[in-house]
Amino acid sequence: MFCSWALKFLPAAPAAMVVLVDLLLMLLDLSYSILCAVLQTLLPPRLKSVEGELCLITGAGGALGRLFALEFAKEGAQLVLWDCDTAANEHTARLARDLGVKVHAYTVDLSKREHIYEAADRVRAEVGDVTMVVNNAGVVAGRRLLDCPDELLERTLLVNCHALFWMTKAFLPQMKARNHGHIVTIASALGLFTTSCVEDYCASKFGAVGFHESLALELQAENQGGIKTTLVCPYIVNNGMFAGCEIRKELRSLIPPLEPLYTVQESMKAILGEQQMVCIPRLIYIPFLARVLLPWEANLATYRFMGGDKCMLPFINRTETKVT
Ligand SMILES: NC(=O)C1=CN([C@@H]2O[C@H](COP(=O)(O)OP(=O)(O)OC[C@H]3O[C@@H](n4cnc5c(N)ncnc54)[C@H](OP(=O)(O)O)[C@@H]3O)[C@@H](O)[C@H]2O)C=CC1
Ligand SMILES: CC1=C(/C=C/C(C)=C/C=C/C(C)=C/C=O)C(C)(C)CCC1
Repeated sequence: MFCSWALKFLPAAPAAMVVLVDLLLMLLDLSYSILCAVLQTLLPPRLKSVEGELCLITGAGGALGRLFALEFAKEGAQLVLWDCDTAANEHTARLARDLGVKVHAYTVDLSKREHIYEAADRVRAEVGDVTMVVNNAGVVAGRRLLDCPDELLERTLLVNCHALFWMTKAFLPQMKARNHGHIVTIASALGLFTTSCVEDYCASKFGAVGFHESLALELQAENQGGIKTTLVCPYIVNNGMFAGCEIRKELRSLIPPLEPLYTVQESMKAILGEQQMVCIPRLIYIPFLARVLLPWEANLATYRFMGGDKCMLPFINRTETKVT
């Protein structure tokens, strides 16, 4: 921000001088961003209005997707709801319509690129240009890698990660034309650090985090500041998707599973506050930082102590017994 301004006034300065000034201004930028982030956490954030926005939510028939739809409806956004489960999606649509907003429900299989592009064309023709996308749909195989059919592993990557590419290719061009829009990625704490037996899920969510960050940087580089991005990384949510997953019993009250409504309300604060990223709860920033700052063995020791290394085993055992 400050750097480009200063360069205009220093055209003839020697290169070393320019670098030095640039460095100082970058440090100023850096301190300013940290200050803003600190203030953001201490003060109630200024929230934008989404009235009149056309907001598309994927996985809208699921636990978090339904709550997102209802929260956006309360804020006055017009909704486009996508899910492969027609009945669940229609149910969400009815609940949202009861709140007085226009809702358009589509049955879409996000694991198929062509379905995404076809549905996007239909939305453009039947409803209009989408201005907000909440990439929320997600799946997990829930089986041990070597016991899991390839198709199930592939599906996790297709829905949780590949679909982000096709969704963005389908809806970003219209946002770019107006330099206005918002792309939200519902990733996971398991997109920032990992645990055992969920290789498909972790790989897909790390992919989602990487995709999201690169897209955010691309929009900045192209001066498309009117298009916002928000990455949401929640810890385990108490809705059954990971039923059985648990850390060491004695430490569970330190970091209990999240309530779905709380998760969505915290996500909404970040989205409407145009925050770039949020971990829910904030405590999740600690293992995220520790993963890169500490040696592998040190992380392993803390994971073992907290029961984070084997937290998925009861979940995997449950799904495997259900299948066999
Ligand atoms: N629950 C948790 O503990 C956490 C979840 N998350 C993430 O939050 C997001 C929402 O999860 P949550 O609400 O809990 O999950 P749910 O399983 O409740 O909802 C996911 C929804 O997406 C739908 N869906 C699945 N596959 C497809 C597909 N191919 N095409 C279209 N829709 C599809 C599901 O339909 P169907 O039911 O028919 O499969 C379901 O309606 C996910 O991205 C998840 O990874 C992040 C952190 C923790
Ligand atoms: C691994 C690990 C932990 C447990 C994490 C768990 C249990 C995450 C579950 C996340 C889910 C289910 C996300 C879904 O998207 C602790 C205790 C925080 C300590 C650090 C290491």
